[in-house]
Amino acid sequence: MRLEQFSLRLTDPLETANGPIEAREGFLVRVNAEKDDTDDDRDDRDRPAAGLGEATPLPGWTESIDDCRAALDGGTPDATTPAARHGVSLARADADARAADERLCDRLAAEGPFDSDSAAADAVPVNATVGDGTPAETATATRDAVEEGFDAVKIKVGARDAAEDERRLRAARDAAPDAELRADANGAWDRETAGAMLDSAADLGFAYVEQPLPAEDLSGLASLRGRGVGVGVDESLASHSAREVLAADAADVLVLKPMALGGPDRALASARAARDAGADAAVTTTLDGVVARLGALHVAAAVPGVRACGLATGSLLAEDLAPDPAPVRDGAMAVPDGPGLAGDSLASLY
Ligand SMILES: O=C(O)CCC(=O)c1ccccc1C(=O)O
Ligand SMILES: [Mg+2]
Repeated sequence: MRLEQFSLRLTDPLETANGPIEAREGFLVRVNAEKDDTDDDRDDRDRPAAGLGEATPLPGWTESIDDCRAALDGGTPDATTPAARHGVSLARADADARAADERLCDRLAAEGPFDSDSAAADAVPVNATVGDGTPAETATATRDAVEEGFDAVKIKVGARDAAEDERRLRAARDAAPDAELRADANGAWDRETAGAMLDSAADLGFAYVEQPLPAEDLSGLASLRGRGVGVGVDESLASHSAREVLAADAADVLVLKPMALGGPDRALASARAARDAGADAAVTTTLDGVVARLGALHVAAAVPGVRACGLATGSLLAEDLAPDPAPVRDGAMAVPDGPGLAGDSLASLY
C-alpha cells in the first residue's frame, strides 16, 4: 500500500454546525494486486497500482488526519477510523473490479447486499447544495440550480434564527415550485424549534429535513417523524450504527457518506438496512476528492432506484486530484465506463 498526502482548497467555505469547511486534507491510497502484498513494495513503485482509494477525514464525521495516517500506516484500519478504512476498502474494491474487468458499481451490485439480479444504474440523480445566505440569496441559488437542470435542491439551515430560516425555505419553494426540496440543519435546533421548523417544511412540501436535532438525540428524532415531512439522519450515523438508528425509529432517510461510514461496503449495507426497515437512503460525500466522489457514485448506482444523492460536491473544490470523469449534467451524474472507478480516465493517478 502506498500513500500520498494531499490538500484541496474549497472555492468558498461551507458552513456546518461544526464550523466552516475550508479545505480537505487526506491521502490517496494505492494498493497492489493481492498476490503482491506480501512482497517488497519497492518492486511495485514503478508499476501502476491495481486499485485506488481515498482517505479524507473530516473531524466531526470521522477521525482526525493524524489518527487516519496512523491507522493507514498500521495497514488494516477498522471502522473506528472510518476514513482510513474507506481508503483501503475502496482501493481493494477498485482493484477487484478492475481485475474482473467490470465497473465498480456492477461488482457492488453483484456481490453486495441487494439482490444480485438488480443491475447497477448508468446514472444517478443528484441534488444541488445551497449554503447559508439571505432569503434572496437562497432564492437565487435555488433558481440557478433548477435552471442548471437539478430536480432536487438541499438548503443548509441552522446558521440563522428560525424565523429567518423559515423565510429562506419559503424563498426556495417560491423559486422552485416543482423541485424536490430538502433542508439540512446539521443538528443545530432544539426539539421545540425543530418541531416548528418541520411543520413549516411540511407546509412547503419539503421531502425531508436532515439532522434537525443533535446526533445523540435519537428519541427526539423519532418523535419528530410523522409530521408530513421526512426526518433524515447524517451526523447520528457517525456515533450510531444504521441498525441502531433504524431500531430507534429515528429516521425516514439515512444520509450515507461512505467516507464517514468506513467504506463503500459499509455504506451499501446501511442502504440495505434502511430499505429493509421501510426507510430510504441517499448517498452523499464529505466534500471528497474525485476518487472518493466516484466511489460514492458507484455505491449510489448499486442502490436500486436510488433517490437524488448529494454527490454534486466537486464544484465546491477549487482544485482536485484529477479532472472529473463524472461531471453533473442535467441534474444527474453518469457512471463512467469501467473497469473499476473510471476505466482509463484516472490513469495518471495509478
Ligand atoms: O449532501 C449534500 O448535498 C452535500 C454534502 C454536504 O452537505 C456535507 C458535506 C460535508 C460535510 C457535511 C455535509 C452534510 O451533509 O452535512
Ligand atoms: Mg448533512
